[in-house]
Amino acid sequence: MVKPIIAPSILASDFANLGHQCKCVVDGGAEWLHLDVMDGHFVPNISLGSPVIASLRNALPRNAEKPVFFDCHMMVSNPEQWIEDIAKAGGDGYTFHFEATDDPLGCIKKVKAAGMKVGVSVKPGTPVEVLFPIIEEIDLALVMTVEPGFGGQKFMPDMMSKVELLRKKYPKLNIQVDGGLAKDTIAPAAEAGANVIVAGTSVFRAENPKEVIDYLKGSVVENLTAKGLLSKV
Ligand SMILES: O=C(CO)[C@@H](O)[C@H](O)COP(=O)(O)O
Repeated sequence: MVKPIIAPSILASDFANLGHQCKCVVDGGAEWLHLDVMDGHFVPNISLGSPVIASLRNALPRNAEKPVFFDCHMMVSNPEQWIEDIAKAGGDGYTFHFEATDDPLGCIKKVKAAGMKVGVSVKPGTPVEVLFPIIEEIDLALVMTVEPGFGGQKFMPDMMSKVELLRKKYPKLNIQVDGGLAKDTIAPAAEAGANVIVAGTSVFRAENPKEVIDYLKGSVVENLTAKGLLSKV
């Protein structure tokens, strides 16, 4: 049984109004915030790091009436390097790229030891089968539906075969999709079995973010229900 989760990607937010915009999407029904950390090395872009995450944690504390899960997507080389910093800054989940380390299992252990949930991501060119040997050790698998590095790219529907395969083999796994998710692309992702939807541009740039969040979540709920996988909690 899995939960439907919408995780707006802050890369598409107005960084000058980050705290306010994040509170709006949380009030609009987002359970997670997707925090894109980019180092200009693993991906050709630089975004933000632990100081921004720490400020955001102050604005959205864990003891709030509606606590929000900080889903840190580490688009960085040497992901082991930032585990402690991100945990101290208030990260709840730490998702690193399979392609970024020679020792995924070692990295997984360090993330868990730092008290965070652990996710592992695959870029579009990486077969999802690489995750099979480590799947029992992780809390989330992230299937990238664009090349990591930039928001506002086009959703890659051919990645859905990866999601279908994962969902078939691992019914209880949190399967996240990231890149180009919007009202007009959610159907194939939800049908394939994704339950954690990252959406940047479509949520933060919407006139009514709540309406988009509701739509995306409705599609996931419908498909998880049809598969008999919807968690009641
Ligand atoms: O990790 C990334 C890009 O590298 C994503 O989180 C995007 O930032 C999602 O943005 P949209 O495609 O939804 O605008």
